[in-house]
Amino acid sequence: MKKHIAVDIGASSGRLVVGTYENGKIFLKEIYRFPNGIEERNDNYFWNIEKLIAEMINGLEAAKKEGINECTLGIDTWGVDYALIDVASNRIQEIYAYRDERTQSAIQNVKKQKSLKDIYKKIGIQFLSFNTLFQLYVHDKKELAKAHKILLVPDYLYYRLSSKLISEKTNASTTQLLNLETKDYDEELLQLIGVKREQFETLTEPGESLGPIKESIRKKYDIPQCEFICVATHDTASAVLGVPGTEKNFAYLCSGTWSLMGVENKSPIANEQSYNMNYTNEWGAYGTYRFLKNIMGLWLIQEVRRQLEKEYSFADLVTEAKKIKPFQFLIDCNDECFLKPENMVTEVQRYCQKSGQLVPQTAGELARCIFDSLALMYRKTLKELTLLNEYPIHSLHVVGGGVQNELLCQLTADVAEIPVIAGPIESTALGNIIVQMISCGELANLAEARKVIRESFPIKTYQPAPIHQLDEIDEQFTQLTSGTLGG
Ligand SMILES: Nc1ncnc2c1ncn2[C@@H]1O[C@H](COP(=O)(O)OP(=O)(O)O)[C@@H](O)[C@H]1O
Ligand SMILES: C[C@H](O)[C@H](O)[C@@H](O)C(=O)COP(=O)(O)O
Ligand SMILES: [Mg+2]
Repeated sequence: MKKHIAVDIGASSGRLVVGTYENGKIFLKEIYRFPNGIEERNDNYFWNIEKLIAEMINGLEAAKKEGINECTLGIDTWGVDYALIDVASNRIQEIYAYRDERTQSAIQNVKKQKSLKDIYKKIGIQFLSFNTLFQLYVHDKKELAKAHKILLVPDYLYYRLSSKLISEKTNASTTQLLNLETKDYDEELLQLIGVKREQFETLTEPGESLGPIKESIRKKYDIPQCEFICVATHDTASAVLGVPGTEKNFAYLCSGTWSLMGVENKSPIANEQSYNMNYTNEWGAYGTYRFLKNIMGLWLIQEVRRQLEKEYSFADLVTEAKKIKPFQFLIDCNDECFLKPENMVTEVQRYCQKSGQLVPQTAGELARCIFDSLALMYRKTLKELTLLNEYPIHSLHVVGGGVQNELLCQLTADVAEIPVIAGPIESTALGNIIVQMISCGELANLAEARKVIRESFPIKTYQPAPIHQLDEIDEQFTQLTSGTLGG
């Protein structure tokens, strides 16, 4: 029976998960997990890429200890961030984290040179200050000119372990540089940022075989004989593949550090309305488009927990939040002030004060404020998705770590007035693994894979319950998110 390993590295944690397919079912086993997070050095934020590579090797050693002697291997991580390598394959800079403030004014500066609407029409990607387009726009030009290749993080990890140079499509689309017409990097935007096309590799399709792990690594560590397969290397693209959406018109919420809420379309939607509402068409695997929106997500509670010296587990914070009367404190979770504040507790408190609300003080009140606000943002986003897609959405699949937050799952069902189908938690690793299984011929296609997922993993459905005065609460949140409440 074939063994497939997914390396899934999100912004808060990484994990190695082994997947097998037998008797019509998929089995997953997490074999290694490690923390991830951004590191501050000289007022900038970076990823510790060498630590992540060391942790991947630790995970492969753990796999060997579990008796896995050979496997296929796929890597997925967060989007937008990149490594620069010179012609001798040396990495020539630390890898900036997308929460670094260096791109804060990049969009405003690009706007002076190029209409944002024109960019959106041809690229179809939401404007986020940290997209690769804007990171490269501000990147030191001398250093950029020294780069033989620009590799997004998962491409760089594949390169370091297999020597294969790739530019995997789903993650490449998060750069906001891929042209929807030409299906390649956009020459005009490359010129704008001072990058040559050959500095990016040829676009690579998920499912492609990339060959074995480097012999030098095989000799140095006691790890399985790994054959690399290019998966949907943007973790959200893999997460969407792992959504057991077998019904028509389903929406998904990939609930992790970020909340990514959207639908899976066969063609992009890049029009005036989707531009004004800032929706994105990230490329999916198998010719699909992930029409979605980034919502600040569980980053908010991660940072509150960190500020409270991790005195509370995530489960504790849910327990504390359950004790608090709902909807007393609300924030616009997508306000830029929450992207990387010094202190998330004081930032949330300041926001509530400024908008004339009660101010959350305790861990439970802060957690309640975040969960209520996320649920209301999910309601707002679902309404926008229905409008932009011009078809009704009948169910919302929630996948990722947020599946474990039962309060938020129920709140989402109640506030969005839609059944929430929660699970699997590790949908990203699962999506990574099903591409490997399809590539190896164990599964025929995505439709079959989703059917098997539905039959292999526990899925919990939360039915919506009525909320007293929901319309008034929604009105208050609408004013808040249009910046009118409290000035
Ligand atoms: N036991 C739990 N109860 C409630 N929420 C949880 C629990 N475990 C994890 N979470 C939530 O899941 C989030 C992590 O989700 P995950 O998908 O692993 O993130 P990422 O892939 O971005 O690192 C945490 O920030 C937390 O909010
Ligand atoms: C910065 C991007 O929007 C981000 O990569 C997002 O798409 C993503 O990948 C989130 O993954 P997490 O697992 O870190 O929430
Ligand atoms: Mg994740």
